[in-house]
Amino acid sequence: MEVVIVKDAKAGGELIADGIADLLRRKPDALLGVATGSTPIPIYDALTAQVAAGSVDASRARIAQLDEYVGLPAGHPESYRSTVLRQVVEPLGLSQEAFMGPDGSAEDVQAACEAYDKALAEAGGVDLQILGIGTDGHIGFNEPCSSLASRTRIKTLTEQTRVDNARFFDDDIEQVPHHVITQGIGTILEARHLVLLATGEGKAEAVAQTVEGPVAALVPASALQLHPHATIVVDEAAASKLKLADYFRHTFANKPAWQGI
Ligand SMILES: N[C@@H]1[C@@H](O)[C@H](O)[C@@H](COP(=O)(O)O)O[C@@H]1O
Repeated sequence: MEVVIVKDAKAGGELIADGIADLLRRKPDALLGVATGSTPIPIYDALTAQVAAGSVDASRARIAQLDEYVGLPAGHPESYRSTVLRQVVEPLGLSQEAFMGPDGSAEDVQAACEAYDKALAEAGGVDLQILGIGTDGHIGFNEPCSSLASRTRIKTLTEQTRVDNARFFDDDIEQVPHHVITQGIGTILEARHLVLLATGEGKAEAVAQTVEGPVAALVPASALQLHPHATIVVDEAAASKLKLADYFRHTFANKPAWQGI
């Protein structure tokens, strides 16, 4: 696990966008797993800027969604499908055919979950998965005590996550769905490279437990310790509770630039 401490969210977004650009140069049709929430927006902005400047060609990239609300009407602006189309697929100039996600409005949700895991595998697996982190340490929508071997499935949100996400629903918690589909932790761990971005003091405790605590279902993001290629990018505020912060700074400062993330 590599921990990179950056000045701020913009620097984190640029560093990760550089990593994605490197991947696309090696593998132009890479499958990029994308997360929603506020945190990854600087990544998508930086990548879009690189594409606009012509420094990377993302025209053959493929995009896979991490999770989805259950039961929102099709086309709801806060469904994760709509969000990913708006924040990633359209700005990169990709077509909807390049985009895959779980069907949150399926009648048979379990079948939709299984179909999504199968589709990910048939697409060759995710090359680079972008992750955020919930204040309770969740990744995707794998709430605390999710099985570390879980597959894509339906989950019930904690009250804390519904409170956190109410800002996307007119600050009205009643509008936040109770149920979601999320790639399981086992599914997420199959991606070839995991890149988690966390910014702001509100994430500091979750980051410390993820990086320096034991691997525990209580902190789903701690499962990244089991992955052979996981990169955790944090700003100074999110790094503020890391005991090994100086070591992480020293390690990254002495890494050859060509290595990237
Ligand atoms: N399902 C998403 C997660 O993928 C995201 O990481 C988390 C944190 O969001 P934010 O980055 O807005 O804090 O929110 C939601 O729960």
